[in-house]
Amino acid sequence: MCIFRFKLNLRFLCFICRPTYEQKYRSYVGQNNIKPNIMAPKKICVIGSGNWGTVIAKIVGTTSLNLPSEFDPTINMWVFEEIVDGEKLSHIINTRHENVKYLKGIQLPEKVVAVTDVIEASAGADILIFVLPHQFVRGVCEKLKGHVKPDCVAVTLIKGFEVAEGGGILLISTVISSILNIRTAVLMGANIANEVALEHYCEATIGCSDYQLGQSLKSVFETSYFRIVVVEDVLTVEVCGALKNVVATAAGFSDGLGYGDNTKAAVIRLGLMEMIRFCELFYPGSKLQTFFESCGIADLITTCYGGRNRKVAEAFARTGRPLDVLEKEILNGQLLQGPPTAAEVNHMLKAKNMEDQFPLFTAVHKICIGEQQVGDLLVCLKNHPEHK
Ligand SMILES: NC(=O)c1ccc[n+]([C@@H]2O[C@H](COP(=O)([O-])OP(=O)(O)OC[C@H]3O[C@@H](n4cnc5c(N)ncnc54)[C@H](O)[C@@H]3O)[C@@H](O)[C@H]2O)c1
Ligand SMILES: O=P(O)(O)OC[C@H](O)CO
Repeated sequence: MCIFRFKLNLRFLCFICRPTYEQKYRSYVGQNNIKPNIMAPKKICVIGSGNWGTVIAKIVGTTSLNLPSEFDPTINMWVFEEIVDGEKLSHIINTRHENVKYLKGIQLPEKVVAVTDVIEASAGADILIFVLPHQFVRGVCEKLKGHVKPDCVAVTLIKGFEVAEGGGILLISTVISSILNIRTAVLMGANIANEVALEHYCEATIGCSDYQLGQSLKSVFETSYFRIVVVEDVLTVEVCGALKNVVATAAGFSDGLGYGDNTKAAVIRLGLMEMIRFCELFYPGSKLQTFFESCGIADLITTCYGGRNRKVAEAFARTGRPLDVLEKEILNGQLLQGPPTAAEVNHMLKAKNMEDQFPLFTAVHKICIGEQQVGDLLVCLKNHPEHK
């Protein structure tokens, strides 16, 4: 009994006196005789602090804590500054360690530091994690141009495209790597941010053409509840992430029109067929196998049931009120990626005279911009070329 008590007290004492992260890091460096300028720990910067951005900062703030020899003790998170209840969001994050606007109720590791100047946030970074709404990525990259280390690696978690001159579209990874002249990998998956924040089990896919680099990146993101598979088929991973938001918008329309799970399953199936065809046509070499990773079918399912695009599209179909008004009312500053992505996809399909080969993608865009009625979605499903 006495020994048991002694052990308990000892445990309690150890818990109270446990070293801080900084102390652990310094002691590790000391014991292993690591000279910082010879084996400098890698610096990670998260560019974005929305709903998913904040969750990712929490994850890398934890994984890097467990690998003190490999990572710098601080993770900078770039915050697009705003005032929340009279206080700067960056100040709230740095004092309360909570992003009260975009991820309420979730505690962030103290090593995650909010920085409002993107150049300062990313100074000296070895790994730049891009996770912001796709509308803003070019502007942020233009600011960073000339300020990132040449051997820095980017990972984009952003779902969407950019319209290119001449009728085409660009992948977000291409925008990042061409402006900053750095290697860019992608991470996509069935990852509704609020669920990942609660550490509910889920999976993700890293697309990286360099195996070794892919494995290193996996160690940055992977936890026991966030398991990652690395594949080399980078383009398909990224395209799946972007296109699933268009299908999710259709799923929301279907829900708002009052249809049930069978109709939604048809939306998911026909949407998936269009995603596969889109990759075959525009990204030759893309592998069907990649659609069976988390970035493919799994993300399509989760987003068509639990995502923000589905939710706002449902309200739109039910009420007939404008999408942008509903987005503001329902999402409190978070942003939809489905309607702009449908417009980007349509920009290319229209230029190539291929709208009729992708009727679901086309219908979503036309409904979003008011060229078609939401009920026309059913006409599109019933007459889809997949039935011929
Ligand atoms: N939220 C999710 O569940 C989730 C999951 C996986 C992937 N994603 C993807 O991650 C990306 C980022 O999503 P999110 O959920 O972190 O963002 P979000 O939808 O929460 O977007 C809000 C963010 O945009 C910022 N912002 C607003 N105006 C800006 C401007 N002018 N310039 C720069 N930033 C501005 C806000 O400060 C805020 O940080 C998206 O492409 C999304 O599709 C999201
Ligand atoms: O909430 P959505 O619709 O932006 O989707 C969130 C994620 O992309 C799901 O993986």
